[in-house]
Amino acid sequence: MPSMPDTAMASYDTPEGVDIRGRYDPEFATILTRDALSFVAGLQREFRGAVRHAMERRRETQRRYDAGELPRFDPATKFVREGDWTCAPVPPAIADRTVEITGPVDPRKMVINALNSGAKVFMADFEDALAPTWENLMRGQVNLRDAVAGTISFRDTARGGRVYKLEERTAKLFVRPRGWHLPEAHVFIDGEPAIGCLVDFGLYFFHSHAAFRAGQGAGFGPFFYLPKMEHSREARIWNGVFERAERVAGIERGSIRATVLVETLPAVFQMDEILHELRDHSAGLNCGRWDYIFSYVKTFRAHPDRLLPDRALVGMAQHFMRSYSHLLIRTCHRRQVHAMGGMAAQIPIKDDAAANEAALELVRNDKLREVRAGHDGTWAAHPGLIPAIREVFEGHLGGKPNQINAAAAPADAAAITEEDLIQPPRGGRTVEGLRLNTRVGVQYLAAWLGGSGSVPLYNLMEDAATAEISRVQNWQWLRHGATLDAGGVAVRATPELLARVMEEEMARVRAEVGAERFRRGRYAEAGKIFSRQCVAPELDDFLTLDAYGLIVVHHPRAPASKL
Ligand SMILES: CC(=O)SCCNC(=O)CCNC(=O)[C@H](O)C(C)(C)COP(=O)(O)OP(=O)(O)OC[C@H]1O[C@@H](n2cnc3c(N)ncnc32)[C@H](O)[C@@H]1OP(=O)(O)O
Ligand SMILES: O=CC(=O)O
Ligand SMILES: [Mg+2]
Repeated sequence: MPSMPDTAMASYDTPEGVDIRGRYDPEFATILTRDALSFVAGLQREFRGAVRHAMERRRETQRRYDAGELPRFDPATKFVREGDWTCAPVPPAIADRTVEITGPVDPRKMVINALNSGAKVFMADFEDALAPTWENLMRGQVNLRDAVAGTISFRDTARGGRVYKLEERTAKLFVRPRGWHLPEAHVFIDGEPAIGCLVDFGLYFFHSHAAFRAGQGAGFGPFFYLPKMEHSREARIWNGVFERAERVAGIERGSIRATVLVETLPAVFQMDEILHELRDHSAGLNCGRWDYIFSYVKTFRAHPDRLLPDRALVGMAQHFMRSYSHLLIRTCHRRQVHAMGGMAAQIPIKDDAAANEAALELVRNDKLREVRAGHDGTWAAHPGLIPAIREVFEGHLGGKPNQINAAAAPADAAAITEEDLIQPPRGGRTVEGLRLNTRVGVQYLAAWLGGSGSVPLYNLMEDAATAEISRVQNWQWLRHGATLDAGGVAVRATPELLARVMEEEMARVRAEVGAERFRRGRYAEAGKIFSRQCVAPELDDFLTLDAYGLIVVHHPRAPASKL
């Protein structure tokens, strides 16, 4: 009998200087080829210095905000903001982005569902919606490669063997790699963990660019979303990455296109500069509203005069949020690119028709606000929302794929000031808000540690960005001793109050999910981490960075002889 290959002993065929510490899997090995890894290593070696410098500049800028400085437009780049330039023309393949569905790159079934959803674009996510375990990342790469090749399929044994495969018309694929700050601890290059987003980008690009070229006609693609940047120097690094990738692959400069999420407060003051850096590769900007709120708290962590009200009150109607989206629309349309809207957190409610209709109505109103303001498209978290969102956008656009050329920009946009962009949001702060943050934060973290990066909680979509708001808001209130309303009684946010709330909310979560699931899940561990993060003297930069070590699984090194 022929012997089966022993995958426990097998190892990846790696180029000089690259060491894979994640589990060996023959399917992952079709992604982690020697050539693909050489490509990733080339990116890491060329850009690691610039990334390190950019991260140091982030810290330095934050120190200035902590000392009282406020974010502002940079006088040194006034000429870019005032200059008369436009980005490269919008590729016809992605002119219509009225509705974009988002979702993690794994599970495979979900990728197929998203591509078949009727949305114009699917943003496949290595970021907010994905817990970056080795298994998720690698299965995600396999899914994307097969999706681009058009061969992806899935047999759902839990559903009586239902087979999922691509329909004739599918959404265009955009991929969102992780942010610059996250390492990939399963891939070591020259003795240090790789930069996470270069692994995500590099492997996906390497395995997909030829299929894009063959299938896309005019030579455009692959397409990307770029998250969590704080400054145009970070966009410049991405532009360099794209140029190197195009050169190595031998495809036309400008084939790669990317939409930048404006989802940090510092980045709103850099929108023209970011588009300018990426002008040959740009596919516009997007309002990443959830991370933007998180970033507002982080940027102003040392400013007691800028405390957030309850999380549920910080919506797009707040002056600073409206100003941000209006300025983004104006900036994009001046530069002839898409101004994409963001994510409404409501998802379909299965067991309550009236509540479901109310949730849908909130989504419709949010989308109507976006399209009236001038957005060219928007995001949907769930396929069940797509018909309603399409109706709003398509109804308003009247057959046009976008409104870039309609010079659509809100009347107030030209006069938006630095003060408009940072105006503190209004509303009350309550102990109920502290409780909800805690309940949601702990459950999200437990799911993330268990490998799920996006989950439904209390009929809302929760992902890394929304969970970050819960964490930093608790931290901010405790740090500055905010006064909270406890049913008409004023109480101070203190570590003692949080300890009591934690205990009560953990008991409530246990009752809600059931003792068995609570015991098997990572709730207790999540509770400890969340609690520690809320009372930490210094705010942790990212929840996912702090907890990343807990999802890294290194496998013993295989012997030198390879299969
Ligand atoms: C702040 C930001 O960054 S937003 C962007 C990042 N966040 C996201 O992308 C969240 C995406 N959405 C999701 O992950 C999910 O919709 C959740 C977690 C919110 C809800 O998930 P669930 O409760 O499991 O969804 P539900 O049970 O209603 O799913 C029903 C069906 O819709 C599918 N589905 C649900 N959401 C999606 C999606 N986003 N993409 C594709 N298919 C989806 C499911 O696969 C399932 O398919 P099936 O009937 O063939 O089995
Ligand atoms: O990535 C999107 C966001 O809102 O954050
Ligand atoms: Mg985000």
